[in-house]
Amino acid sequence: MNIDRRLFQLLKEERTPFIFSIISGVLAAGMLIAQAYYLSLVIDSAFIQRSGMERLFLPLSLFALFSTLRMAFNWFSHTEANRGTLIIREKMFNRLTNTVGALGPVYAKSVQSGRLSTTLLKGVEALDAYYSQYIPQLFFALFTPLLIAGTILPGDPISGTILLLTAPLIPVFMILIGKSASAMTEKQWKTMSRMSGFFLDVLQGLPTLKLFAQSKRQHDAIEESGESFRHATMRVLKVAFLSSLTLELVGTIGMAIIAVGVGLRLMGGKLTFQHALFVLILTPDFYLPLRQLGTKFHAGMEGVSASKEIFAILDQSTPAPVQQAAFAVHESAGKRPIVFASISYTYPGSSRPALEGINATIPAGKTTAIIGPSGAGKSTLINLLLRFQVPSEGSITIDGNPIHAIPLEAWHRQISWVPQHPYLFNATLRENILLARPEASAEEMESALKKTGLTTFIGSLPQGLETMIGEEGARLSGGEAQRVALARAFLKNAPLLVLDEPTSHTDPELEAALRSSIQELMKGRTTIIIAHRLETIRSAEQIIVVSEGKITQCGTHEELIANGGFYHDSLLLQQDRQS
Ligand SMILES: Nc1ncnc2c1ncn2[C@@H]1O[C@H](COP(=O)(O)OP(=O)(O)OP(=O)(O)O)[C@@H](O)[C@H]1O
Repeated sequence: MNIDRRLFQLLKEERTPFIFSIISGVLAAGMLIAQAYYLSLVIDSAFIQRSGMERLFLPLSLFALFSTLRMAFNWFSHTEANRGTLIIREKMFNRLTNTVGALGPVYAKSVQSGRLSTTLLKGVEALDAYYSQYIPQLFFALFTPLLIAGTILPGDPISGTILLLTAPLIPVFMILIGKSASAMTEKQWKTMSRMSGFFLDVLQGLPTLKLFAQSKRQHDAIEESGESFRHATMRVLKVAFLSSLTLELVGTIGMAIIAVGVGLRLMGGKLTFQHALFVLILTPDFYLPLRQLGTKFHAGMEGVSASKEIFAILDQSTPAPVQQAAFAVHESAGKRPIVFASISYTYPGSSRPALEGINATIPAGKTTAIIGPSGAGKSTLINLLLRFQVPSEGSITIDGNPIHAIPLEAWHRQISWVPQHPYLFNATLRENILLARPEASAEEMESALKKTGLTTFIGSLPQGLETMIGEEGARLSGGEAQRVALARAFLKNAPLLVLDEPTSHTDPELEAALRSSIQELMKGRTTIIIAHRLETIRSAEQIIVVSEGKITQCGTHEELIANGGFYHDSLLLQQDRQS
């Protein structure tokens, strides 16, 4: 009956509002019976008994009272169901974002972002109909018909028996239709999330696609994907319409049989008018919750399908949270060397290790340049240090203590990270820079802007620091974005500095300005830099050469030049290019 075990578990955790909702719903059904009784009594007294107003006053007042109570109970029932659903939605959303956060940027990069955001937003939203409508209706469809049949049965056993015999047909049909409908809804949901992922991918890669004259082909692919989503939706809708038609039919036939039977017995004098009317008023309300269950079953099914993708994310194993700092990291960071011991790392699903047997010591307060050909494993090494990934083997220690024993936030507070393509949010320049340290003073901000050469640029903007910079910093040049990232690092003022040197700025003036900012930033910090430029490499106190996941050379510039190999060759290449 569309009851997912794990969704039901969540319901059990937050059961109070749902219990209130179901109790109120059942009380509303009780009020409905009383309302039907007094309505039949009023009509009987007024039109058959022809009683005066004074005898109608009490039943009319009671009818009005029960009608009001019924509305109040129904309102409370809906409110409680919605309250419970909001709690579950919030809980689910938090669990999901925490899991995606704990899985880190490497996981987020490995899945289609459109698909992930559809699951995070639309998937959680799809749970709404499941909890706020389908689950309460499941209970109403059980209790309300039982209550009504139990009321009718003693006074009119024939109608009561017909009700009890026809009612189970509705859930039986629902189960039969529901089986194929649930497979179709699942397919529809998968098609939609695949389409979202694909659409976002195409949108982000639009300039590339245009340049390769592939936009028409992708346009056709989007159209095809939209068409297959339309087909999947139409199939689901067809089944939903078919099932409501079947349920309506069973309900209508049941009501017709009862109406004919009641009419015959009324004419034969075996039933009083009031009782016949009472049964006829209640009969549609007997079938109503069962028919509504059919509609809500389809609404809830989307939530069940979405929950499969939600639980697939929640089931990913995340690194165990560290409860307490094993040592005072702030005292060691920047003052003690960082030691990589027998580090290996293999990406999930990959057969070849990206890093293997890495042993290196990063001296404190000095600069270590990491160089190597593309795909050598430089970024992976940095990602392990930033704890975006956990080594498959080996350990990274500082002052003899594994960095993985430090709570993640405490570790990240010790590091300033300037990636090659810094991420800038669609917010103001001020907000983007303050991200590094929201509590920074105006003077500290001023100094960070000065050190990164941003003061003149910001002065030229009509709105200065309050300028919105667009999605992914769309309104900034690559060099300006790099300066914003450096300004963040100056503000953060962390003892460890991790840099991925930009390769794309060919303007020598800008390059010199950026380098002087970077050098200022490096002063007195333990710096690890993925270096590409000769000058940066040469000025480093230690150079580590990585190739095919292993460290092939390590030493100072002079030592490596003397040894020959990759370092010597690549250096010659750069010198050739520059001459
Ligand atoms: N998410 C991933 N899943 C599987 N393999 C990956 C993933 N990221 C990187 N790799 C592989 O791991 C190896 C090391 O990649 P890494 O990005 O660390 O190299 P790199 O030296 O930083 O290269 P570049 O200088 O081009 O950025 C490469 O063979 C790469 O194909």
